Amino acid sequence: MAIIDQVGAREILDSRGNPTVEVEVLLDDGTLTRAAVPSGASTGEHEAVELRDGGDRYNGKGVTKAVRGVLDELGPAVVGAGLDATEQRLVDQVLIDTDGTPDKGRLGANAILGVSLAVAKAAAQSADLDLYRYVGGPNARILPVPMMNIINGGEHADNGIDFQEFMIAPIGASTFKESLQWGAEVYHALKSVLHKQGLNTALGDEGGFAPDLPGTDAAIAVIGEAVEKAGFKFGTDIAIALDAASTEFFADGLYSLEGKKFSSDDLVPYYEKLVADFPIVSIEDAFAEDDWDGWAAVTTAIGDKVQLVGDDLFVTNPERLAHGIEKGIANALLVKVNQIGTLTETLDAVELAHFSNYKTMMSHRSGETEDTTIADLAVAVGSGQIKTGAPARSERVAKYNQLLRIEEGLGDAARYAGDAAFPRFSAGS
Ligand SMILES: C=C(OP(=O)(O)O)C(=O)O
Ligand SMILES: [Mg+2]
Repeated sequence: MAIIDQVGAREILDSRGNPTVEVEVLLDDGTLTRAAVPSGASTGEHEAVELRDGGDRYNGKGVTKAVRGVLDELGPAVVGAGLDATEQRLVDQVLIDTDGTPDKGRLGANAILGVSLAVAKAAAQSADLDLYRYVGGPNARILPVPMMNIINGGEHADNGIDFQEFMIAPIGASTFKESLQWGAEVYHALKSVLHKQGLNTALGDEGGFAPDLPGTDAAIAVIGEAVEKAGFKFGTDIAIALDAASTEFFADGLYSLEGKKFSSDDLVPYYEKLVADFPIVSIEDAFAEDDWDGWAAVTTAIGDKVQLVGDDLFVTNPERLAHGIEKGIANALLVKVNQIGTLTETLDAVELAHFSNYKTMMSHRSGETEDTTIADLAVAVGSGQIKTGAPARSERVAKYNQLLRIEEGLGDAARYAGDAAFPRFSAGS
């Protein structure tokens, strides 16, 4: 048991060279921890507000205001409450109340999240527990399938691919360590396949390649070639997961995809064909964040064949998720801590998903730091899936490497989620 004694904050840089918030917490037993906050590019309209300065500093992207919010208001409020660091729910409530707005827009979800996560880390460290064990208890032992984003498009790259993320899911591996090795081998094979075809091997924001391919089919085909070149079976060893991030190519009621315009109704058969043609286990944001009817139609059409993940749709928000569950929309929740802004609200969203038979995928943001909290959270909540970019670039592999350490620490108790992580696996069908 240790009381929160001091809360500090500073501006640091994220993986895109943009400023972000880092918070430090000191407990009265001398425990000192820090947490850094990630930042999205294809952010959902309904996310909690990330406070940025505007003005000229860092092209208007500074976070001085958010840092000041921690130093002047959030920190003093938490310290003033005299709380033990293990009282995470009370700490998060103090943060929410101090901000006082429904979208955390006054002091910023980035400021609030930094404090929330740094307190959790401090409580774990003070109790001499790993973070995954502190948050998840004795049952935290499932290592997630790493969904490794090896071709980047959309807002995360300068190529012409509309879909944002083409991920490989090593569902056939037997341990996390093996899954990561397979992913790295495919990543390297993909580089040589692209090179041989005269395609660009420059990288996008999440460390995946950003070749100029005509569209989704071509991107999946080139990944299939790399999977086989690396000696794996496409579909059974390694399957595909996509993030269409379709809000980004939706305007005036139409989706602009691969040079054509699709109504919501037209887009459903597009996805039906994609799932029939390729070994796809998961599609995220197939429809735009407020296109509930499109979401309902695609869930009816293919929700029993493939995981359908809501990111911009649900924004890790228990209220939006509850609405989706009531309407039978999607079957999985993407979990991004900075979309909602506190650890306990994140845990509430995950709990609601699991109670409602929805799967969960823990997620990084496209702007990341060396902070590895989400790796521990994935194991803590038993989500069985994590996406944190390519198996390359330190801000991405920091999370995968932390999962290697967790698996090793768990020893015989560790379980790799494999294809059991997905609602109904139908790769290759
Ligand atoms: C990780 C993602 O991108 P961003 O962080 O840019 O929202 C995503 O859309 O799932
Ligand atoms: Mg997404």
